[in-house]
Amino acid sequence: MLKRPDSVQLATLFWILEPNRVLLGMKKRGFGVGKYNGFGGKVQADETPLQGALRELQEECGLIPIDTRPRGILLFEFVEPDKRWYLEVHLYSATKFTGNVTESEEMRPEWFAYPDVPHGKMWEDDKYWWPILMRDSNFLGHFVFDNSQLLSRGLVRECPSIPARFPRPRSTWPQGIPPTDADVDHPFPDPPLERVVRCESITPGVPTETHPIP
Ligand SMILES: Nc1[nH]c(=O)nc2c1ncn2[C@H]1C[C@H](O)[C@@H](COP(=O)(O)OP(=O)(O)OP(=O)(O)O)O1
Repeated sequence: MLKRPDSVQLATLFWILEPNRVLLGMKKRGFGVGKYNGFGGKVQADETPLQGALRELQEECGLIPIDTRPRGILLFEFVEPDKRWYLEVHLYSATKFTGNVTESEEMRPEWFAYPDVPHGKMWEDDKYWWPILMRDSNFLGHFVFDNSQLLSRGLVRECPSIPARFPRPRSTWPQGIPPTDADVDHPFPDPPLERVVRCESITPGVPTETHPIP
């Protein structure tokens, strides 16, 4: 029987998006080791997600962003045999920065031209929301990973404004009441989208996409 989670861990991801290239980091240790990603980590108890995002970006690659924008919140649900746990990741981006790109103990930074972004070496969910990030829009997403950290289902929704926390019942997206940690019990109450990622668009003319997971 799955236990109710004790809490939701807040984390961040920062994307440095120049007009022709993106700065990714190769994770050198810990959770997600061996994958390319944006820069980020856990939000500390005395920080807001934005403060945590700015600290992690500087610690991991030496940069201070100039034009920071919130871009989305992703709720990752990891299902293990006797528990499930949640990582609520707040995403930010900037196109300008000060400082020099510097390797850290945790991340080896590397620039990629957009056509060369190595999606096969990134977290599996990224390819579903990357197009929304690229077209300068914002999003909320919920992705479920099984025990071996393989994506089993998910939903990503483009939305113009980002709430302070991931909204609790999916039916209230995107203006839902921000949850307390204890409230995130069934954050994905819709009929289960087994082995499917659905990408909902609010952009007129852009249809909702459904991607079966192989
Ligand atoms: N499915 C997923 N897709 C994604 O794009 N990023 C993910 C992800 N699951 C986790 N992450 C990212 C979010 C966050 O930036 C990072 C997890 O944070 P870390 O464990 O690296 O935290 P810290 O840098 O605080 O690490 P420690 O100092 O080792 O505790 O992994």
